[in-house]
Order: sequence, then structure tokens, then C-alpha cells
Amino acid sequence: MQIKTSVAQLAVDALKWEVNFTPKPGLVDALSNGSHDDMDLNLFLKSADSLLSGFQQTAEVSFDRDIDINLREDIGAIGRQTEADMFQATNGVNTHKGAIWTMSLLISAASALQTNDIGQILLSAQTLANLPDKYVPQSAKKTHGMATKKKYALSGARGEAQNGFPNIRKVLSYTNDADDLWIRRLMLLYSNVNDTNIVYRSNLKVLQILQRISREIFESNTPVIENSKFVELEKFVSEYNISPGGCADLFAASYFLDSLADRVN
Ligand SMILES: CC(C)(COP(=O)(O)OP(=O)(O)OC[C@H]1O[C@@H](n2cnc3c(N)ncnc32)[C@H](O[C@H]2O[C@H](COP(=O)(O)OP(=O)(O)OP(=O)(O)O)[C@@H](O)[C@H]2O)[C@@H]1O)[C@@H](O)C(=O)NCCC(=O)NCCS
Ligand SMILES: Nc1ncnc2[nH]cnc12
Repeated sequence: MQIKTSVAQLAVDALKWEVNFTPKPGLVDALSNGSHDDMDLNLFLKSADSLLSGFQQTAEVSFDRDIDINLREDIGAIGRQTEADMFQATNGVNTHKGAIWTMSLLISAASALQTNDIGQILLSAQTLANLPDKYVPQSAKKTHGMATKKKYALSGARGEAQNGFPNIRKVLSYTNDADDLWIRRLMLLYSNVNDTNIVYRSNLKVLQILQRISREIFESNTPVIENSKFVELEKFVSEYNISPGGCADLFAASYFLDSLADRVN
């Protein structure tokens, strides 16, 4: 199997699948804008399309390469340009910044190794995330993530990658035959991810309550959307204006890896 630019389309498709997936409390989905007044389904679809060229370049530049600092610097430069493409497509709204980071690492690893083996991809993406990129502009403006990580010592999207994507691993190793597999996987992410977006808009206590309610839903045998706790979760995210954007990115990335592993060429 040759994994080259088609992997980029698979990543864009996964991002479109994620935004269409309904319901996702607090997030934009096909029926609601969640906790957002600047984003909707169409904006996310437009944003996802704007990432295709950057993802293709990432796959091309990574093809059959060693996992080393040169590759890290090459994909870092493309990632920053891909972010600029996203902001241009959305008129400055941050739809997919975290997704660009995570997907770029995964696409690069899959293309460099020429494999669809999830374990190998995650390991090499982790290696890439731990390599320094000396071209990161020192003047980069302060992000919400930086402010949150400083205040609460959370490691955010960077930490997730540098630690080998523990939450993607949890999602993909949880499986069942029920129709609600993917929404249960989403609840697993809400229960475990220290999402800097949630903390930026509120505080650690709110993150912990969201995690507790989601864990109760995940652990119950009741189908997720029939569970009365799911209504509680929806009310809670609305009351505190919570947006688990980091969970959304990891949800899409898990789906992407699952589709890649299933693909037979
Ligand atoms: C290394 C970077 C990840 C640097 O990122 P940053 O310093 O900004 O901080 P992080 O906190 O790490 O967050 C980045 C985005 O990652 C998502 N995220 C948050 N927590 C986690 C987590 N625990 N695990 C995984 N991912 C996480 C999240 O992105 C999603 O949410 C965004 C929408 O948020 P929202 O609150 O709605 O909108 P805002 O405008 O931000 O705020 P409001 O005003 O509305 O309140 C959306 O982007 C989702 O994708 C975090 O935002 C990395 O970004 C970097 O270096 N990039 C450049 C180079 C590159 O991409 N290279 C790739 C190959 S090396
Ligand atoms: N569906 C979604 N809603 C809000 N933020 C997101 N970030 C990534 N996907 C998202």
C-alpha cells in the first residue's frame, strides 16, 4: 500500500465527519452551534476544505523519510502555513488549530513509515512532537493555551502528542458492538482530556465536574442519549459556556486512524 496524498483527504473527511457527528454537547454539530456564536457547521466544513492542501504537502514532504529533526522542521513550517490558510478561510475564527497540529503529526508519521499500523503511527508522531523546531517564531503571539497552561500547569495539545496520545489510545482500545460506540468514545474523551479550551473559558473545577458527569454516562449500561445524565451534561455545558474543542480534535483524529487502519489498497 502506498500512503501518500490520499491520507490527506482521509484526514479532511474525518474532520467533516466529526463536525457532522450529532449530538456533541457544547460543540458545533449538525443541529446546534453548541457554546459558539462565531462558528457553525458550514464554517467548519469550509475550514476543513482549506486544510487539504497543507495536509497534502505534509504527506508529500514526509513520504518515506526518516523520523528526525529535519522532518519535524519541514512539517512545522507547513503546519504554520496550514493554520494561516484556516484563518483566511474562516475570517480569523479558530476552528481547527488543534486539529492541524494533531493531524499533521499523524499524517507525517503514516507517510514517512508507509504504514497504516496505528501503534507505529502514534509512536512516530510522538517522536516528532518531542523534537524541537528551531523555526517556531519567537515573536509568536500569546495563545489561550499558553495562558491556561501557565495558570493551571496543563500540558494541552502539545502534551497529548508528546505523551504518545494516551487519549486516542483509550478511545481506540474501547470497543463494543452497540450502535452508540462513537458517542461512548466521545464520553470517554470528555471524561479524560484536560482540555485547555474548557479551562480557558472557566476553571479547573468546571473541567472536573464535566469529566465526572461524562464518566458516569460512559460507565452506565444505559444507551448514552437515553441516559438522564446526558441531559444534565447538556445543561451543564450550556450553563458554563463550555466548548470541549480539544476533545473534538482527538475524536476526529481517532476516527481518522480507524479509517486508515480499515483501508485496504
Ligand atoms: C503546539 C500547539 C498545539 C500550540 O498550541 P497552544 O499553545 O495554542 O495551546 P494548546 O492549549 O495546546 O491548544 C491548541 C489547541 O489544541 C486543542 N486542545 C486543547 N486542549 C487539548 C488537549 N488536552 N489535547 C488535545 N488538543 C487540545 C484546542 O483546539 C480546538 O479548540 C479550538 C477552538 O477553541 P475555542 O475555545 O472554541 O476558540 P478560541 O478562539 O481558542 O477561544 P474562545 O475565544 O472562543 O474562547 C480549535 O482550534 C480546535 O482545534 C486548542 O485550541 C500548536 O498549535 C502549534 O505549534 N502549531 C503550529 C505548527 C503546527 O501546527 N505544526 C504541525 C506539525 S509539527
Ligand atoms: N465541532 C467543533 N465545535 C467546536 N470546536 C471544535 N473544534 C474542533 N471541532 C469543533
